[in-house]
Amino acid sequence: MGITSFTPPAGFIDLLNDAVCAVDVDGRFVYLSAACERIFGYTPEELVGTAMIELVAPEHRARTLAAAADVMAGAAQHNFENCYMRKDGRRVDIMWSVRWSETDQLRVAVARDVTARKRGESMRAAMYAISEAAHAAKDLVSLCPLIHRIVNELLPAPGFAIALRDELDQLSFPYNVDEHGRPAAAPLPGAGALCAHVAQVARPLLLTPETLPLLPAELREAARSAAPYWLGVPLPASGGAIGALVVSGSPESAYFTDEDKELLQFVSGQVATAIERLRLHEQLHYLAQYDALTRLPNRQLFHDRLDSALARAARNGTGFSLLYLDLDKFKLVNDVHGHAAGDLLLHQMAQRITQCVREEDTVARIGGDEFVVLLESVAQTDDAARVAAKIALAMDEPFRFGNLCLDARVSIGIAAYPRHGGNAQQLLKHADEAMYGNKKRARAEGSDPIVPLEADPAVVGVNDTGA
Ligand SMILES: Nc1nc2c(ncn2[C@@H]2O[C@H](COP(=O)(O)OP(=O)(O)OP(=O)(O)O)[C@@H](O)[C@H]2O)c(=O)[nH]1
Repeated sequence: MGITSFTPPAGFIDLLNDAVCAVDVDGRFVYLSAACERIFGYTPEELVGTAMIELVAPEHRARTLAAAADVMAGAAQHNFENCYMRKDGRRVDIMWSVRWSETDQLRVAVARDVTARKRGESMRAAMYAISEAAHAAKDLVSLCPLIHRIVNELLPAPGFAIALRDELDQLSFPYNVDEHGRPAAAPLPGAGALCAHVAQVARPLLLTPETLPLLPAELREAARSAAPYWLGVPLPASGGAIGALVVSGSPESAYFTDEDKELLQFVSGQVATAIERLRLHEQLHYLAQYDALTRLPNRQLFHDRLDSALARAARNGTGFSLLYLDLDKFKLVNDVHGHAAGDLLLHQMAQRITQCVREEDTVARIGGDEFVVLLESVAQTDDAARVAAKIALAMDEPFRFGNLCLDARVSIGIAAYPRHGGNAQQLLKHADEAMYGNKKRARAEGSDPIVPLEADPAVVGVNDTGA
């Protein structure tokens, strides 16, 4: 026969996994069961007599006091959730079931530790939010503050930085806010060195005043000038870390633990994916508009700019000029010195042409060895001719790369709006024909600029000094 009635022995409630608590009208603990030590880190004896609200995380205090007032007014709470600060400084999420005992003038409550469940929920929410942010943000600059906000929901992150490595292993900071919440272009050198370390070794680094003395000597000095609470995790990618994600705080604002480290590592995986996706997108956008070899605007972008210039000039009744440039005998460079030398020549040419014009002008590469320059503020052909002469002069200096030294010359044609045409096609045709006329003339005069040195050493045509 089974037991028909049972009187719990003393200490029976201490067997429960959840903590049973009683709080008086002044909000002080008067009773706690043994489970409170596992949940809050304090023994029942340590907590009896202390004000419950002092243990509540600061940002949850107002809400908690309001809920306590409701309970005392007779409205029992069943699933009230808030966050407490444990004795060891960690945060613990609690779900409360509370009611008011009129007879005892006490709030009687059961506290359940729901940290693990909340953590899972927060991670899922963060994952979703980061992926949303990655789609919503148009570039890295707008993505970074969104990520800061998302991380701040997961763990206190008054200071936050995103560090990215470039191809030359240099670190840049698209986002950096110090531990006092102040934006700065980059962290202080010490913190910067820690970021570089995390990115390089692709391992997390958790710093607190307690762990500081345990650091390797080379990092200890850097760590001294970083925030007292500093947590950096790598941004993982297939070929190693692409950078680091950092949260930092002062003793009043943040305290990071191994759990925070794991949380931030999870987030950093999502952030790295988002950054890589955005970078790829930016790269594709760039390649659609710029020439990969010379990094000049390509034909597509040039036409967009030319259309804008035409619309502006028509609206304002102003003029502008176009230069059409074609390298003379470029094929010879490829044939004699190889395609790589040809590439280098095109690259250097692009730089020289750009140096001859103003910031607001557009230098574009529209074909193999064909360039155009849109001189928006040059209405007179005489002035355009002066720019063309300047470019021709800039080409006089031999081009040097490695042990190669090449002379190169360009033929240039000019077209002015509205004198030589009212649309893009007419203007380009005119400039191209003018260029071709000049090329023919130069050829007739016999001044072939790119010729092997052996053919005419005095002219210093193609000089392969390493041969
Ligand atoms: N290295 C290199 N060569 C290129 C590139 N694009 C086109 N070319 C080459 O550029 C050369 C262009 O030659 P053309 O414009 O036909 O003739 P050219 O030798 O410059 O002669 P003229 O213009 O008549 O003086 C060809 O040999 C192309 O193969 C490139 O990106 N890199």
